[in-house]
Amino acid sequence: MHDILQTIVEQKHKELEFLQSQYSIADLKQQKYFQHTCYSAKAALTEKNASGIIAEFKRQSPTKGPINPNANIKCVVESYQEANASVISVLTDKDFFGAKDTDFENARACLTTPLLRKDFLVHPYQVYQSKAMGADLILLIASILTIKEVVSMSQLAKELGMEVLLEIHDESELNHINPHIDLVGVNNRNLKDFSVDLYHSVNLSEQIPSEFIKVAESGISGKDDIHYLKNNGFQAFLIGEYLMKQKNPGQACRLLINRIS
Ligand SMILES: O=C(O)c1ccccc1NCC(=O)[C@H](O)[C@H](O)COP(=O)(O)O
Repeated sequence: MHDILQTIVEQKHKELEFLQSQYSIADLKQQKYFQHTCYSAKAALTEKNASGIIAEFKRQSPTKGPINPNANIKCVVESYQEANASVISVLTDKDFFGAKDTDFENARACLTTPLLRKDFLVHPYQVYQSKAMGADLILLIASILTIKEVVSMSQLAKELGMEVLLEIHDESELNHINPHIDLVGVNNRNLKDFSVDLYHSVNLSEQIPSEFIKVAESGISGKDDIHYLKNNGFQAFLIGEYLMKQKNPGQACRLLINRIS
């Protein structure tokens, strides 16, 4: 594992220890959104005229630094929804991605579009926490979890009514796919050296069974990338930086969707 990913995972374990000392799972079950009926990302991505865009709210990243640190969560996610994004992704990591404590809750409060909790989940406690936050969909990253952990965390997510996006980067991680997974994302960004390569993802996409929705993630910067990925079997496109670095991310999302429709 590369240092940054290793550091993020270590930080997650520390965070987890603190959170578990503050809130038990029984406490999480009492929280406002725990009973929320989830919106289906799978349904949103397969409906007629779906844009296929998973538009991400991202203030900063460990590789790029500040992208749009002062962005207003409500304005951006509402404008993504109005632009017809199929799913909206909100990063919830504070230390490396600059998320504010209130970002996810503020997004949940104003959206009826399926909402992805984007973080580095390393323990089932965080699956309960995601449900309590109002997530419809969680991300599990194969490179930081064992096959067994992916099975138990994805099964738990499904029991709680959420869907699961499994992120893989290379062939060796295909064995993390299991029947509780709904979407399989191929990260174009190599999390070891942070290089981005769309061709690599296309090769891997052919090896993902067709019953899973295939999501291309990271480094997507415009309609040509999307056409290329679409022509090579991807149905969904997770885009953060390209949208967030624009003055008006919602307008950029609308323009992009018009161009690919
Ligand atoms: O974005 C990063 O630099 C990054 C670094 C280390 C681990 C994960 C990272 N990104 C998380 C993501 O999943 C991206 O935010 C997402 O795929 C969107 O990518 P992009 O369109 O390139 O912002």
